[in-house]
Amino acid sequence: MLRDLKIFRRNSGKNPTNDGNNENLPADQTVSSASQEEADPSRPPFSTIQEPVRNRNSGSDQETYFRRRNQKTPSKGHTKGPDQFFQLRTPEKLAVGKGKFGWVPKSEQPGLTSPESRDYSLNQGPFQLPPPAPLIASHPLNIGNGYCAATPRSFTTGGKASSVHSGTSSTQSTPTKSVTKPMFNGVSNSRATQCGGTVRAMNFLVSSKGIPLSSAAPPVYASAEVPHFELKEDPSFWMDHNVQVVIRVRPINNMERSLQGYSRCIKQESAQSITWIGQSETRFMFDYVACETVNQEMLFRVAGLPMVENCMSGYNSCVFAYGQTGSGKTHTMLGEINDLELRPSANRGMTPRIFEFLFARIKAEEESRRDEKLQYSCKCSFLEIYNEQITDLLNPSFTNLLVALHCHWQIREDPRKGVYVENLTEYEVENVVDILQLLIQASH
Ligand SMILES: Nc1ncnc2c1ncn2[C@@H]1O[C@H](COP(=O)(O)OP(=O)(O)OP(=O)(O)O)[C@@H](O)[C@H]1O
Repeated sequence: MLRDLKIFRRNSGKNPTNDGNNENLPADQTVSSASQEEADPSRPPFSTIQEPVRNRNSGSDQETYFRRRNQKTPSKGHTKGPDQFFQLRTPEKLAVGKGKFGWVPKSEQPGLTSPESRDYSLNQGPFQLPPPAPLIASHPLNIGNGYCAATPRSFTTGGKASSVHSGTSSTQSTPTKSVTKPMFNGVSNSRATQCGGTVRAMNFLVSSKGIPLSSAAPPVYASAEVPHFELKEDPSFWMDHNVQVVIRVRPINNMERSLQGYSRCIKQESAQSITWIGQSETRFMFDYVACETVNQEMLFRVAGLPMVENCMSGYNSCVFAYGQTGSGKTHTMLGEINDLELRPSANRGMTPRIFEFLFARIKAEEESRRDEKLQYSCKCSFLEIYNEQITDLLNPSFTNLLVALHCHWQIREDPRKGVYVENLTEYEVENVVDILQLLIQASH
């Protein structure tokens, strides 16, 4: 996929987000501005942005613009989880080669027939809204994955009896660590287990408190149809809590279906909870649980858009994806990024959507404050933190692993700039295509 992306042109000057048809653009600039103004003044902004500097065009002391630093710190692990749980690995992963960051060209992904993998572009002009996400009948939910930054809300499970109990409602508090493993196969920490024809892929500990739900044996959730749960867009997503956890359930793939039919180990009951159907049922609560019928656009609106607004209000935003191999991290975070400029796919993921929206917001902000000659400067860097070593992925001298091992940079903290990595390569970026070009460059 990466090799095929010849369409990217740096600084083409064409902003794909400005034709008014893109669903990720702020529909009403006043709304966006309002949310910026409504930022809680009691929240001390991090020291990374809103630093007035001299206007680079006019040279006037009175004309300032805000220079924004982009201190993304994408990290990745080179190691995958243990491979003994073969059925958790998607066939795609075994069959095809991946880029440095595990991206697999769509054209090389056999067997996936979910609606997300369909080529919508045939019926789509540029920047059209994606077709409505159909209720998926043939792909029951199977594996949970999430882009998350914290432990889930407290959960409990009993012994033999099915139990569930919701504890603290804040993601900022760590749930109880005491664990009562269900009989036979318990949900283990960050470990997927295979038992009884169902795939278990929850990654969190469960605590020992619990209110029995039922003493009956847990049912096997094996329906072809899965319920759909709407996610509510909440503008205060990042305002109320510093950390939010979103779980996304991906559709079952062909291999899983052929191996285990529609058997699955989890069921969803709301847009905030998901239940592991084990020997003891265990319900997990999160800020959002996106069922498999939630599409990329909706996920962006729920989780990505508020992060951009958070940035525009002067705060740092960070998102990372966590989940076992094949659970959908790349799909969620990157998705289909072919032809972004001309025919953006409805299946493009969070990253392209976030930057489309960010640059649209910046443009709107600059236009609305033209009198002040406000200008934003966006710079992008791309680094890897692995084994406590930092590698500058945009450094031209980064040619092979040997070189990379010798390219170490220091993380420093500056009272004015905040946390930064010394000597990290930075590129000016003006649109989402610039960003993704660098992402691709860095991934080689
Ligand atoms: N929500 C989804 N809807 C449809 N297909 C999905 C969804 N999530 C993942 N997939 C598909 O599942 C397969 C595996 O997803 P993906 O490559 O994103 O996993 P990953 O977590 O990035 O794996 P790895 O850690 O091995 O790189 C891909 O073919 C992807 O298109």
